[in-house]
Amino acid sequence: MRTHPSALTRPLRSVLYVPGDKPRALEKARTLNADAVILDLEDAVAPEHKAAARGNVRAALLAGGWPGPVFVRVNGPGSAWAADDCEMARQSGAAGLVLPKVEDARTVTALACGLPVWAMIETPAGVLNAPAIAAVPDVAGLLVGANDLARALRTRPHPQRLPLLHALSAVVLAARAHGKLPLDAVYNDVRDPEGFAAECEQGRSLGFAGKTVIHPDQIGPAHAAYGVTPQQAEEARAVLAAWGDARAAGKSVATFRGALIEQMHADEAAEVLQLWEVTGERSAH
Ligand SMILES: CC(C)(COP(=O)(O)OP(=O)(O)OC[C@H]1O[C@@H](n2cnc3c(N)ncnc32)[C@H](O)[C@@H]1OP(=O)(O)O)[C@@H](O)C(=O)NCCC(=O)NCCSC(=O)C[C@H](O)C(=O)O
Ligand SMILES: [Mg+2]
Repeated sequence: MRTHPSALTRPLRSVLYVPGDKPRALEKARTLNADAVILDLEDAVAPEHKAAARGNVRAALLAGGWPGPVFVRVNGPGSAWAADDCEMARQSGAAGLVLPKVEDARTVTALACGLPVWAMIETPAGVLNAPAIAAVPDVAGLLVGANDLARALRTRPHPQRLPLLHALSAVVLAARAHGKLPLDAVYNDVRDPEGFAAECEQGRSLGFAGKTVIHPDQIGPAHAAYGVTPQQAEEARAVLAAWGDARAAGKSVATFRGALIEQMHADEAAEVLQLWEVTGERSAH
């Protein structure tokens, strides 16, 4: 399995959607510390604002000065706006495209235009075809669109997302199998920090690499859930030290605080420390 190069270079604990037709939010997003942003031309923008939003996004990209990668969510391939959106993103220096409602690998190859792609999995067909979508070389990540998916599946809201669990895990499996990043869905209630934190923990436990967010207040909690605490960094160092001692003594397995450790636990600890070093003090903010 080859890991996509962008999966190695930076953490994506929080990825902030910013509506392309909200100049104030576009301005503010530059000053926030989301790990990446998605400037949205699709569902956050009403049809009559599409052209103006594309102009705003072009200006925001060309102005530069963004602290992290800036992706553009273009309108779907069947729409009247898709081609112009993609061309604008390519010419204006976007880091990549977010393609909505991807249902098969062909859709990605038709629209990709050489930029890395985050493919949104938000339809039943998208979930079923997630492995083939994740296998496309241009695809760097899979994003869950839980609102569209819930509607398409006719599920009811559930505090632990039980009706969506199979799909969430299918996205993680497909992305991880192909060395791509799985990013969890948005949490709609921006005034419910407890619910948001719980959903972040659930996503982290399922194997997601980060959370897509819709409001500045959700960035810090996403970093807390998907980052590394000082205690976790300390434990990772201790695991590596115990593993080093065990190997030096010629052992193939060892115990750490009473529990079995093998090579994969040392690899995991090294990964935790790598994330700690990249995010450092920014983890909880
Ligand atoms: C959800 C919101 C509509 C809430 O808006 P509002 O109540 O007006 O927010 P606040 O007054 O609390 O905002 C405070 C300040 O923060 C700025 N702000 C708010 N949101 C953002 C943002 N996303 N990026 C940057 N800055 C933001 C405000 O401008 C205020 O600034 P200041 O003037 O300095 O006080 C709103 O948060 C919002 O529109 N969020 C984004 C919605 C969005 O992008 N939706 C599309 C993506 S999600 C999706 O499509 C789902 C997916 O496809 C699926 O199927 O699940
Ligand atoms: Mg959607």
